[in-house]
Amino acid sequence: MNELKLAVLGSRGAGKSALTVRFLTRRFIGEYASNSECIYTKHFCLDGRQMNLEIYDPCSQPRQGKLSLTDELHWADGFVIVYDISDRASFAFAKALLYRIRDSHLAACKRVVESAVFLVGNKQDLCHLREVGWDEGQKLAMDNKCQFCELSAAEHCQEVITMFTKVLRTIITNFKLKEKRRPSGSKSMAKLINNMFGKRRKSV
Ligand SMILES: Nc1nc2c(ncn2[C@@H]2O[C@H](COP(=O)(O)OP(=O)(O)OP(=O)(O)O)[C@@H](O)[C@H]2O)c(=O)[nH]1
Repeated sequence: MNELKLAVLGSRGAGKSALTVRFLTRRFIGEYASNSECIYTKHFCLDGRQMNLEIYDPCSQPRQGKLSLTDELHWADGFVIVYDISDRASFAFAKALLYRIRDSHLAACKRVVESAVFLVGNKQDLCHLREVGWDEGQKLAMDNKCQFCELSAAEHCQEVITMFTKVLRTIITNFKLKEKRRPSGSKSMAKLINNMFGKRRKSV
């Protein structure tokens, strides 16, 4: 059984809860409690594998001040970073979140998990009030090596499901890559013995 942990981050009102609830229940409710943080759990099957998924939906984070994110960075296997296309300040906040995640990956040399981040421009139905261009979102995602889409939690059920599914698949791929890169104990010991004694025998 795979345990996957996903954090949905972004500024106040960007639509973190709307996206999460849409994915988990297929429904758009309209108003969501914003004063409490939630960890939703869901048991589901992806590509024939059973998964236990936890999604962290925090209450609003401060727009000012230093972003710590230390707990989230330790906890999560992947991130959905949400901004509202009709709110430029939310885009600036999403940018700061991406930089913080990138810096922590660079510090830990965690190259394989870098791409388990999805940047989402939400509220595409409000494009008449648009303050952030599609190309700006796309460029920010490319600069930070993450996936990107614009959608509307209010109107696009299938797009929301597809976005979450993509980021979960990326997490699973990263798990597999990590497994491959870590040699098994007996194999690496055999290699070590072979290197030592093999070389010695040659020199006699
Ligand atoms: N028009 C439109 N409104 C949306 C969309 N997604 C969310 N909203 C609305 O935006 C408001 C904020 O949505 P939430 O999901 O509570 O946002 P949040 O990021 O969880 O907000 P906090 O919990 O305060 O951090 C609500 O009134 C939602 O109905 C969308 O795609 N289109």
